[in-house]
Amino acid sequence: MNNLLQGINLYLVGMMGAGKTTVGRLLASELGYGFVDTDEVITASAKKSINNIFAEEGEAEFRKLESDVLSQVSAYTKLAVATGGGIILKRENWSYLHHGLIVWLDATPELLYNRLKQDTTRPLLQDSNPLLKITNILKERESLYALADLRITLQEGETPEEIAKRVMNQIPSVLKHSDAV
Ligand SMILES: Nc1ncnc2c1ncn2[C@@H]1O[C@H](COP(=O)(O)OP(=O)(O)OP(=O)(O)O)[C@@H](O)[C@H]1O
Ligand SMILES: O=C(O)C1=C[C@@H](O)[C@@H](O)[C@H](O)C1
Ligand SMILES: [Mg+2]
Repeated sequence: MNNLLQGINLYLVGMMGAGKTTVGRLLASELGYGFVDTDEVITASAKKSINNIFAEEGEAEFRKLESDVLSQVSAYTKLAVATGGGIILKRENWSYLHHGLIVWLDATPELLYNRLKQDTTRPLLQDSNPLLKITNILKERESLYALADLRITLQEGETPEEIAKRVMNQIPSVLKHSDAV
């Protein structure tokens, strides 16, 4: 195991399409950590897609499942956790996130839109104007994402590997426990 985080979990937060799942897998491998994606745990256990959970049970039920999964995941150590984009919405979730190091992958609405414009798997973006929807959701959530320990502002054209490397390089500057450096 890479000793950088001394076993504490790394939580990736950010908007849909920011690359939490993609970059999270790479970070897990760099850190010698396990990888968990809360969206994947929810869909595997519900045996339904996120679209179907939203359509059949509603967003509130999805958020409840998401909190349950986060509370279970946070009982483990040595994990890189890709969260769902809305995990920051509930106050109770922050008590779990704060057990680890929280990294915000911050991207502009245009970058997110370009990545997701062909994608039909994000129910909140099934809208006649997805770019405006992304812009509005980001506005509502920005102050919550900003509570993360580390903000990584994504550059257009940057590869997932480059982003993971940037996260690894910046972790020492924000470690909570000085004895963990
Ligand atoms: N650095 C990158 N450059 C180009 N494409 C990327 C990059 N990172 C991720 N992608 C692509 O963007 C899309 C969204 O990425 P990903 O699923 O990792 O986002 P996410 O933050 O996990 O989104 P969600 O919150 O919806 O789960 C995927 O198709 C992925 O392959
Ligand atoms: O930003 C959001 O609210 C979401 C992001 C995805 O990760 C999924 O959790 C779901 O599509 C909702
Ligand atoms: Mg994801």
